[in-house]
Amino acid sequence: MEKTIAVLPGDGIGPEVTEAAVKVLKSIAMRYGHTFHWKFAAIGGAAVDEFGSPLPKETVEACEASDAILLGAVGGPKWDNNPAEQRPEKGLLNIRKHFDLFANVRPVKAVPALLGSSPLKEEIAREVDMVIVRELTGGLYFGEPKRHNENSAVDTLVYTRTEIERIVDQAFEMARSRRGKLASVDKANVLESSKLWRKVVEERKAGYPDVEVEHMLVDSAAMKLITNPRAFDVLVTENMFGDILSDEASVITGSLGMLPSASIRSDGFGLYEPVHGSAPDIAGQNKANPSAAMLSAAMMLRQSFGMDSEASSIEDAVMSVLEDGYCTGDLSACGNKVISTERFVEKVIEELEREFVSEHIMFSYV
Ligand SMILES: NC(=O)c1ccc[n+]([C@@H]2O[C@H](COP(=O)([O-])OP(=O)(O)OC[C@H]3O[C@@H](n4cnc5c(N)ncnc54)[C@H](O)[C@@H]3O)[C@@H](O)[C@H]2O)c1
Ligand SMILES: CC(C)[C@H](C(=O)O)[C@@H](O)C(=O)O
Ligand SMILES: [Mg+2]
Repeated sequence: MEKTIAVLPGDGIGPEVTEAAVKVLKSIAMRYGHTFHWKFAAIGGAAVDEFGSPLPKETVEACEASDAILLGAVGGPKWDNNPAEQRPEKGLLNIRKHFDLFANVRPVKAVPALLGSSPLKEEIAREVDMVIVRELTGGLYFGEPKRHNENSAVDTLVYTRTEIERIVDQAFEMARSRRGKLASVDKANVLESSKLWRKVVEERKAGYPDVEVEHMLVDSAAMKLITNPRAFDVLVTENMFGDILSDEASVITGSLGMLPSASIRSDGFGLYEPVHGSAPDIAGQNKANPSAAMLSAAMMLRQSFGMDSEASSIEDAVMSVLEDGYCTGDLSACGNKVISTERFVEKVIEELEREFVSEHIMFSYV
């Protein structure tokens, strides 16, 4: 297959982890006979510095001319005092809105080799396999009016029925293809937008009789994510709750550096990025965990290109390296096998090579 991928490295550790994902994708292309064309473009603080805008039109054009987008992370202290339109994060929000990427899919799966890195007891973390479906283009992040002065500040939480219906349907479909359980998380005891959210979920569930639905208030959902995460299958929620709950859920896997994500729209076009940010505290030190970025690349192959075996190869290779006991320093259980970002990527590529060779040998016997 021939595909064009827009690569937006961004800021901080963004370029380090994106480079890792690109290397792994190049290795996949070589082994499976695909051709990937790359369109590198600026976003976030790097784009503010180069073009005066966190999402320059050149970047939008590169993404429009691509089959999928791979993104690193944006932000950092250098730009923290910039006016709102010049903040790196604005580039991320604008690209999500521009491409109507309303469904942010964030899988959270326990990694057997990393149970010791989770602050949760092993018997609680083990077997966790859930997906957070976060609404990504509405809610508090985008509602108007939005302003502040010295004495007051306003953000607006607004959701339309249509916005809620499409994300809820996406989550029902996902629950149906998994274990058939949906937790809809809101704050319906206080927020008007959550009352509409809950009403829409109640209406839509008639179309999914095979899915068991539970409504949960966000505060107790946050608690249950830690005390009984195995109980979750698919969790659907609005934009800001989903942002917070997914970082919280990352502790189950041992590190924020393990969580990939896909931001997709109805026709399957998607932007793929790790859940974590630009990690300014470790940027430029060759310490970042590239797993989330590589697993996001795997999600891209599977969801946007239909390349299932290629995606599984990446996932298996990352897991094998971790099972061999190698990991980056964010994973506390790693012991004396802490390796750099670059070394971790080399090991994943060696593993891909090994997988490919053994499959090839098996095929030649058949
Ligand atoms: N999608 C994005 O681009 C995105 C997401 C979150 C935060 N941000 C931005 O990133 C900047 C820093 O935010 P923050 O510090 O609150 O969150 P962060 O996710 O960047 O970092 C939180 C903590 O996790 C660690 N961490 C994160 N990713 C890691 C990885 N791959 N490997 C090892 N350790 C990792 C960091 O070192 C840090 O201690 C801010 O400007 C924020 O707005 C961007
Ligand atoms: C950087 C920020 C705008 C972003 C968000 O809140 O969506 C980030 O935290 C994320 O999770 O992708
Ligand atoms: Mg976040």
